[in-house]
Amino acid sequence: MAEVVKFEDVRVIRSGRPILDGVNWSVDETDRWVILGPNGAGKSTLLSIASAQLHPTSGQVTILDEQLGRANVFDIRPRIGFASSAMAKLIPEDETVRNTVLTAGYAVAGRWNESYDEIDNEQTDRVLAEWQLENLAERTFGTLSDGERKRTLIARAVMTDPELLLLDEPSASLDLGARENLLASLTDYAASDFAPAIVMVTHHVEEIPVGVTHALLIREGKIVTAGPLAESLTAANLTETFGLPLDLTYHGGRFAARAAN
Ligand SMILES: Nc1ncnc2c1ncn2[C@@H]1O[C@H](COP(=O)(O)OP(=O)(O)OP(=O)(O)O)[C@@H](O)[C@H]1O
Repeated sequence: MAEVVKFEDVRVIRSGRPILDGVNWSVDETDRWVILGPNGAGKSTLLSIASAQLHPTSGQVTILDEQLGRANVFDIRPRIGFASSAMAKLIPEDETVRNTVLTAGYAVAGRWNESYDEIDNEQTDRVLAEWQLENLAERTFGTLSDGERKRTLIARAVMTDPELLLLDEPSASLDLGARENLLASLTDYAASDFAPAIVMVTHHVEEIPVGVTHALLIREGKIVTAGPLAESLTAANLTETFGLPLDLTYHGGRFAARAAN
């Protein structure tokens, strides 16, 4: 198995305070990770580094065999798919769903005068079908519901066949039906032999799709636990991470958590 992400003693200091501290973490190419932690724990910062958008203050980070700080980040970034609410803000409201996905090949948001090959159009059709967006292909991004936007952003993120897929809260703010549909799509995608390594951030264990293999729990910039799901996602570790007694249940590959009585 090849390592696609490796953090060694990573530290990020902001306003004189460590927001990531002593982080050691590695992701293999067949892994599907979930990152869980309370607000402000450092989850988005972790993803910013893994997507080669941010350099740590100290420590060493290797992404897709390239060391941050030595390699050209513009060579690394196109190999990573990243779907986040920050990305959503960059998509013009009048961009169609089709063009939102298609333009991923040029890493631009907003179609202008780029020329695309037939192969790009075929790949777009394939990805739109895979993420059940065919019927929305000509709709503009600004008219989509939250769930449709999330789906479109994930389709855009996988359009370039990335070697690493990062998803920042893919099912946050979705209604129950939209959440369950999206989780089912993520489960299908993650089960494919062709899917890349996946890392997704979430606030809720209920939003962990079936098929996730590993969990990283983080609190105040420090890893509480990181490893195979069965060992790391326990009531005791969740309790430590969120700072209150929690019960955890597992049924049919899915988790639920609530305050312990
Ligand atoms: N530029 C900055 N200057 C000062 N503090 C910062 C800066 N950027 C991030 N932080 C702080 O770092 C901490 C971690 O932020 P981060 O966004 O990574 O957390 P998170 O776990 O993703 O939170 P959330 O779940 O609320 O999205 C927060 O306390 C945040 O306020």
